[in-house]
Amino acid sequence: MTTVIKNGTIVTADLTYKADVLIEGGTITAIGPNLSGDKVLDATGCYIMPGGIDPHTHLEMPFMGTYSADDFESGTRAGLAGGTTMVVDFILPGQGQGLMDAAKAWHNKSGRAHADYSFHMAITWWGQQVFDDMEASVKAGITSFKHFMAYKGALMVNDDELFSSFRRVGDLGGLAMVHAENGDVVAELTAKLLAEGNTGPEAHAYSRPPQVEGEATNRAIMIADMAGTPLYVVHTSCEDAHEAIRRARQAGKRVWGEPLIQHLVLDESEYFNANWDHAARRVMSPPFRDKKHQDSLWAGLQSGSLSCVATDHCAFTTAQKRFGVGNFSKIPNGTGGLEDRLPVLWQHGVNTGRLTPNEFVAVTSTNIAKILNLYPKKGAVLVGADADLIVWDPAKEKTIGATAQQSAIDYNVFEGQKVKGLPRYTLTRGRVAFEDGTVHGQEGWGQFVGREARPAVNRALTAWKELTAPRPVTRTGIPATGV
Ligand SMILES: NC(=O)NCCC(=O)O
Ligand SMILES: [Zn+2]
Ligand SMILES: [Zn+2]
Repeated sequence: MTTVIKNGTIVTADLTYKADVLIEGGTITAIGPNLSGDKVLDATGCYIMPGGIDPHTHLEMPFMGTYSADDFESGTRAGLAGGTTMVVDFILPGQGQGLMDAAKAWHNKSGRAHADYSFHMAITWWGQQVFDDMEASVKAGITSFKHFMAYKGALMVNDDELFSSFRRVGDLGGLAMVHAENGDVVAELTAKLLAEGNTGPEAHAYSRPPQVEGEATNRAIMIADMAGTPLYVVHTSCEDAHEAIRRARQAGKRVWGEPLIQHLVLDESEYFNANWDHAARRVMSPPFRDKKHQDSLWAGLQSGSLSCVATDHCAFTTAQKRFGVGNFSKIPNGTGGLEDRLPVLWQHGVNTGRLTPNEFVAVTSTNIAKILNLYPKKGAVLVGADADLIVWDPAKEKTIGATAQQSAIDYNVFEGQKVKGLPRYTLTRGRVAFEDGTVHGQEGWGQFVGREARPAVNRALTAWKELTAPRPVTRTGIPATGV
């Protein structure tokens, strides 16, 4: 059976033009005028865009004594309702656990996904087994490796481990990733705040000031540079971190920064809400910042110094958040956003004139596909690409609310926000999985997408390192040692 999308305007990261799109067997087989197919989807007044790719999710993740509430079933269902057709989730090996053992567990969890997915591997400890398993991970299509510089005593790795792992990533042609916050300073500030009686959710923000992130981002960039690996900085939330990324990119380093939709539109005043639940539901790391930092993130997306918009979807129910009553450091860190990322970014980005529709596609899909080596299978409207597509209606409106959402949690951090610009249809490999407000999910439809390493970038960095490596100077006249 063939499907044709008719009467729409195709919007990609670099082109806007009128054409029909023909889909056969899950891929795009023709783009042009007057195409016909068995099933017709009308895109009058709409944009046909690549489906969103969320490069940063934590579905059913064991964390802070519990599991994040959205799993691959509800998480990918939520994504499809908001135009996201692929997620990239983090495999989190336990202390001493082999990377491929952990990968097996994640493959088991993802069996009910409604949409395609890929994985990043977290490096949560260091040893010969991890070193060896990293090669197996790359061979299994998991080529990006995340390092937590925060969460001391749990997920955090130290600088020597970071350097060793980054070198290994560089040699394997992989991509190094960091959660950049100085975990030692966060631990000190947390203990001090608690000792002084600052136990509420607002103290979470006090314990993680922008300097904590700026310092770690700069450190990670420098360590990556010495190790000869490209670096992707997740959830860049402030000017201090953005400044380090901007400077590195201007100096020719291969560094990418990823703001979250939450940091772009929600600010620190949320933590001063008199309602404990309201504030705790918004506890995440890094915390929400002030307007100055938000302006910096928007400018980064506009100028290209920041590359992708993600969610870091790691949703906990109110009951789970209440683990931290009386001690903010026990509130599970994380917020949701999978269903809302595209509509909220369109509302605050495109409708305000901060982003063009093409830039919107770039930061929600195409840039991500290119950085993660998924392009042009994903992130493209091209013949031969997977038909992961959105038919986007810029006139369609809704008010975001937890009662109508797909996510398993009982609130929404964007509650009450009015958005104009929503998917009319979302297609996953050609299957219409969302249509005019209704999800037509199919558990198990989603497939794992393995990724090839990108040795070219790493080889370029290695070649430069070799050319500029320290070498002893060959000397002609060496004086005799004096007596
Ligand atoms: N971001 C957050 O608060 N929770 C998810 C885990 C992480 O990415 O740090
Ligand atoms: Zn993180
Ligand atoms: Zn995360």
